[in-house]
Amino acid sequence: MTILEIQHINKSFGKKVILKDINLQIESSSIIALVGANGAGKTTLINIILNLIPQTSGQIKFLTNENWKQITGVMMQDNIVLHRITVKEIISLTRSYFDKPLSYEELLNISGLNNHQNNLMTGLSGGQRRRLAFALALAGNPEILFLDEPTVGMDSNARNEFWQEIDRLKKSGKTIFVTSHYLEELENIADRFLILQNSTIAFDGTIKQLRSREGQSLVEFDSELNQIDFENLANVISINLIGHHFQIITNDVNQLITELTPYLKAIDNLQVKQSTLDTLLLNYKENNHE
Ligand SMILES: Nc1ncnc2c1ncn2[C@@H]1O[C@H](COP(=O)(O)OP(=O)(O)OP(=O)(O)O)[C@@H](O)[C@H]1O
Repeated sequence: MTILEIQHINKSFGKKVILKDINLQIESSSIIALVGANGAGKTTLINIILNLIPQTSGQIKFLTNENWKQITGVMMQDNIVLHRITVKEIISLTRSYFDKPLSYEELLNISGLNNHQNNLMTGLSGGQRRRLAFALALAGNPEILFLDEPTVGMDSNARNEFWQEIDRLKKSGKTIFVTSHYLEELENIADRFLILQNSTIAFDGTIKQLRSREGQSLVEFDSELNQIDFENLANVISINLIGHHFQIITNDVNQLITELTPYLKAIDNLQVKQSTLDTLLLNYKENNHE
């Protein structure tokens, strides 16, 4: 079922065009990952959807409820910290805005701040503020959640629990629209990937579709050789070199390994895996001359 329609959205700041004719249909019970370089316009698009800033033209339509504030939950990129307000007070206050909020206890459990109920918001760590922001986003038991860089500042346990909770929410019928630069986290969880590039949605599909378009496999190894030594091999789609660590995207692992045979003495730690969202996105930028 379609829950949200984004129709012909354009946005400019002054003369700078940020979004150009964005059209999307967002289906319920799915996790949609919006990815793109710094400054691509991800937060701008979310802000427009949520009516926080005006679009230059185009329309946003929430289809299941005209009172869209009752069905949306939002976790913005920056934590909002109110002075002289405790965890307990902000959870109670936020619940009071909604017709059918989750219970106080549920929200406190989601925030993981059971032992900090009477602490001031200003006394929370960055990771604790993030988890509180997540609980507040869920206060109204929303149908659709917007999460802008949700896991920044969370430790690995908190991240793990966070994504498990997101998966549970999806399975319970929620729609989750998320941006993150932690691509390996998104890769495991998102059903649909939107790549925002050059002001438009340059790719819209699954990770499987992205792999078949941009390269299926990733061959990694360490070598003192130069990038130029490998660049002209027939089965190389792209090469990324960090220090002495090579990452090569290919559609034909067997042929590439055959081509690498003459170099094997100068190669260590050879590994073959499925191409990752991270490496595909690097390649994507290069292909599109960004
Ligand atoms: N209020 C504003 N006035 C002028 N320019 C703005 C304003 N807000 C954002 N921009 C510009 O719009 C572009 C897109 O910004 P946006 O924050 O949407 O990018 P983003 O994809 O979310 O980036 P990041 O991954 O770094 O968070 C940037 O070039 C930014 O400088």
